[in-house]
Amino acid sequence: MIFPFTRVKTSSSKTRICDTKLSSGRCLNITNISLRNDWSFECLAQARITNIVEKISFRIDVVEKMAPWVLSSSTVSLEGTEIRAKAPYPFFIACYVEGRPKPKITWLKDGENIDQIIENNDEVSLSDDNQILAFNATKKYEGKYECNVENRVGNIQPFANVIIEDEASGLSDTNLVITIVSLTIIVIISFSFVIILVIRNKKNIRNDIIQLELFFFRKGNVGKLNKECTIEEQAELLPYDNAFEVERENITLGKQLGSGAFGRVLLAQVKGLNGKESPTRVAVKMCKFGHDKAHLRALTMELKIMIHLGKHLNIVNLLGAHTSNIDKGELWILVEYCKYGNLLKFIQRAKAQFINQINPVTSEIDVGRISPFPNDPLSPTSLGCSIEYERTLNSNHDSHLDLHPGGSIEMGQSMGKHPSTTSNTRITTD
Ligand SMILES: Nc1ncnc2c1ncn2[C@@H]1O[C@H](COP(=O)(O)OP(=O)(O)OP(=O)(O)O)[C@@H](O)[C@H]1O
Repeated sequence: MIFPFTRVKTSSSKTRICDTKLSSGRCLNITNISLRNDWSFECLAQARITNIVEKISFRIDVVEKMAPWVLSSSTVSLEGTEIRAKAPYPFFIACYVEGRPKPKITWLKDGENIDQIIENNDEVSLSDDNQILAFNATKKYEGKYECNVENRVGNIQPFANVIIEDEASGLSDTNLVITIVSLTIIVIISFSFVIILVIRNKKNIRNDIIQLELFFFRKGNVGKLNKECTIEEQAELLPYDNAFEVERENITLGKQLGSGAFGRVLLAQVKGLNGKESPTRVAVKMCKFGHDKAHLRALTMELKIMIHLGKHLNIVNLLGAHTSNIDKGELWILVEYCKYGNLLKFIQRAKAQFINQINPVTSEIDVGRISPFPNDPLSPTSLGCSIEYERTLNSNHDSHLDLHPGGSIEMGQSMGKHPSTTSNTRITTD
């Protein structure tokens, strides 16, 4: 307390002069001290010249001395801990301790003072309070690290065994990545497998349905036919007759003859039809491109009705069918080819040459008649047409007429004579 040229006063008589060369002072020597808090002291100093008094107050807490102990936040312990560090990442060893008075900490590695390692080494550093030893992990720093802690009361040596994981262990990271990637791939494959199974299952169900439809197409369900309804209304219940099946390779498609509401008709040559060696000219009826199920269903019904009707002189007969690809929407109906095409159009074109050979009075047929009956309301004159009887007979001598329920009529080659028709002419419906 310490002002030059100053007289120092204390209120205690247990002081002694402790001047130095540059200061005057008094020291208070306290012995047999006991535990106590808040022990207040004042030190007064008076300048010799000015007599000004300066006062300094201070407080002392007397606490119990304690041997050092390790705090739980430390990474060392009295029993020893194990620290695993991965090269080349940083790691640290912490020796947090307490004690009264404050303990001094020194470090040993494998029994040797750490100072030799720290000296000129950037990879290792010690904190100012000596509590934290920090490293850049390399294999050479593996070993036992002791933290020697001591104060007046006692000393302890908590320690840690440091294991630096080498490159092989580092590889375990790579292995881990490989494992994760493999697992991910396995999961993706399994997931895809499940999706494929689901799709396949759905496909199978769809196939089952198609198979059922095919079965139904081939076998029909005759037992369910209702006599009260027309055959047209329940044509689906009729069976398919496999005797009509014609292989695809036996059919050579030609030009398009025409098209209807949902179908189109192509000229074709068919080998081996009705056991014939030479190809037969047929008309092939099929669905249009981009058709839907309803169109196919209608064509199927047409086929079944034709099979059900059987052959007849006055209709355009069914010659065969190609149904093996019906599950893919392909159904071909092979019918007799009518070389004059649509009957309605033909009649309209040829109405001037029409000769009615049915006597309007007796209703008798006169096949030899080449001029109209007198007063015949169906004569071309009555219909207001010019008549060219000779030309008519010559041009239509081997034609036949075909009449569809929907109104379309085809005209083509004759299959033979029929008593109820004019010489080589027949009118049919299907
Ligand atoms: N057997 C055949 N011989 C020659 N041409 C034909 C034959 N059948 C059909 N055609 C031609 O193809 C066209 C279409 O025939 P299709 O039977 O598909 O139609 P439609 O019966 O007139 O109509 P829808 O399909 O609506 O009943 C006919 O108008 C005709 O020109």
